[in-house]
Amino acid sequence: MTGATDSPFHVDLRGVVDLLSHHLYSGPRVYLRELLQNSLDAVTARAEDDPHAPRRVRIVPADLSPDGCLHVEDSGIGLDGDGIRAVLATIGASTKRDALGLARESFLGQFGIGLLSCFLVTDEIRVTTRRVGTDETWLWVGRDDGTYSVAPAPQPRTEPGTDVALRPRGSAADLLGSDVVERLAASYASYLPLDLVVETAAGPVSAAGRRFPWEGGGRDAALSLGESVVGARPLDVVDLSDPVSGVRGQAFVLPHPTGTRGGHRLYAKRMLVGESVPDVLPDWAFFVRAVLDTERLALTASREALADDDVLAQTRARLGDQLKRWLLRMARTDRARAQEFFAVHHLAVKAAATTDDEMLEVVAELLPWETTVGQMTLAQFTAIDRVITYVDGVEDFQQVAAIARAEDIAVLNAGYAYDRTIVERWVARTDGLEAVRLEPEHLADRFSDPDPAEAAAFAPLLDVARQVLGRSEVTPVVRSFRPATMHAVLLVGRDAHRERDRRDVAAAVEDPWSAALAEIAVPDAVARFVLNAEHQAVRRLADCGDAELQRVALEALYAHALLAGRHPLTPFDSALVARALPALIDRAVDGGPA
Ligand SMILES: Nc1ncnc2c1ncn2[C@@H]1O[C@H](COP(=O)(O)OP(=O)(O)OP(=O)(O)O)[C@@H](O)[C@H]1O
Repeated sequence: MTGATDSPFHVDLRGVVDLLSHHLYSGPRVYLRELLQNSLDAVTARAEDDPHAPRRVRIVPADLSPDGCLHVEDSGIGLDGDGIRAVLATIGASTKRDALGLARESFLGQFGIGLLSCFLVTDEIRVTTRRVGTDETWLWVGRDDGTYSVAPAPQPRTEPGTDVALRPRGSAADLLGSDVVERLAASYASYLPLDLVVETAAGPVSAAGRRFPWEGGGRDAALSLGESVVGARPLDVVDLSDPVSGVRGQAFVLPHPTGTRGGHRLYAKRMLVGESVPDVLPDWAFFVRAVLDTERLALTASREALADDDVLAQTRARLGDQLKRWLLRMARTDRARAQEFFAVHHLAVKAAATTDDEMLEVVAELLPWETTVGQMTLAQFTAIDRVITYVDGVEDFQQVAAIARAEDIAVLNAGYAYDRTIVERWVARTDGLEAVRLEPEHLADRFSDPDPAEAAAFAPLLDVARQVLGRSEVTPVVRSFRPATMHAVLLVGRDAHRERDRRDVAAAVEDPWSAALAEIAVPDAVARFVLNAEHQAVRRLADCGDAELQRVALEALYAHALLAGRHPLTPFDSALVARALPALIDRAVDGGPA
């Protein structure tokens, strides 16, 4: 090999400046945040040597300043001539890293590029600065073509500190004007430990120095912050803190349902990062919006998002634990509030439980389910019976509820969104549990058969029932079941429902479609009209020997069973329902039609 020499890359400065200033940030308004952050860091650096030094920052919007430039002026540590050349004239250089190149905790900045964001709103940045302990004032002028100049300032500063002046680029005049500047300062800087004033047409306005509600503000302060974030009074406030990442804050429980996973308002070292920052809480925590301040979580270079690292993942998990503990504690100690919470958020909580194991536990322990033995949680239900018998349709539950209650069969209504998945996941995670889906028509299998003598007595009635239901594909049977006050029940399973629909369609369409539909008949589709052998009137009907009375009564019982079970009506059913009641009335009034 011949000796090749290493050469540095050539850098197209205009391209780099353009990239860093125009493409790193989501929008031009960040210029003010970067300037405020530099002022805060400069004030902090000065305070390290002189704790009593002023912490003043003054913003003069462009439309209110005599020279037409926006000014951000601070009483910070300032720069001397060497400092200017070392940091302002070198892209990526920063005084805020230690000897090892690591970001120093007391400062917000670290990358050495923030000032370039000013090129989003101006063509030229003018920095007039005087270092503490020196009496020289320097003027540095940086331009967006990647050139700069540095010289003694024509107007020396009387005090140490720095003034940054931006002349608005035509299209950015509004962004440097008083309306926007006042608003931006309030949103970025409200909680900064600064003596910050913004000049307005009505005089100077103080824009920083506020305390977060969790710094001794009490519940009312928290609720009103929550209200401003959520847009309505939150259901509750949950304190969050994670000493490892220096996160403190509060989560506000939304008073309305939400299907979206919104982000959270995040501050870093009290400076606003964003109004809707994702990933700081687990995905399932969509029922809260949080306001958080972090000391140590790493931000991306744009400072608008969190760096996606292990520290963030661990912090998210620990904050998630705190939310879950709140949920559990509330459910155990404050039933009324828990009910209010689940009334609003049950769907979202269930959705989360279909993928998140911990939310699954929360749901199993806290969410009340409808069962035939009363309202209870999944955990309570499985404490009664290790086999979860459930129906997975709300209509199915209506069909079986009265009978299951009377027969003392514990059946869970898993007919709403996500229920079945939750039951299956809960069973899969818990040793010794089993889940059995109850098809309503199989409920008849659990009823007892009448004894042979009784069966014989019911045979003629069953013959009439078969004639009545002839074209409906519903099979009449006689069983003994409770409640004994129930004459009859129609039990239709899912397959049978489909089969009934199919037959309807087949009856309505021309061949060869009806032949094709007949081909796909569901083999085990069963719908059973179960007459209750325990019921006195049914017994008397079986014994009466009057086939016409039996027909009229059976049609009425079938119509009643259809309506009581809220079954969808086929054309056959509708016709039967339409004639059953008048026929019964005729029969009652004059013993039968004329
Ligand atoms: N108001 C100021 N007072 C004193 N020094 C300043 C001021 N503004 C900027 N500087 C100096 O200029 C350097 C570069 O500033 P710049 O905003 O570009 O980057 P940074 O703040 O160091 O890091 P980041 O890119 O993370 O913001 C700073 O490290 C600091 O030394």
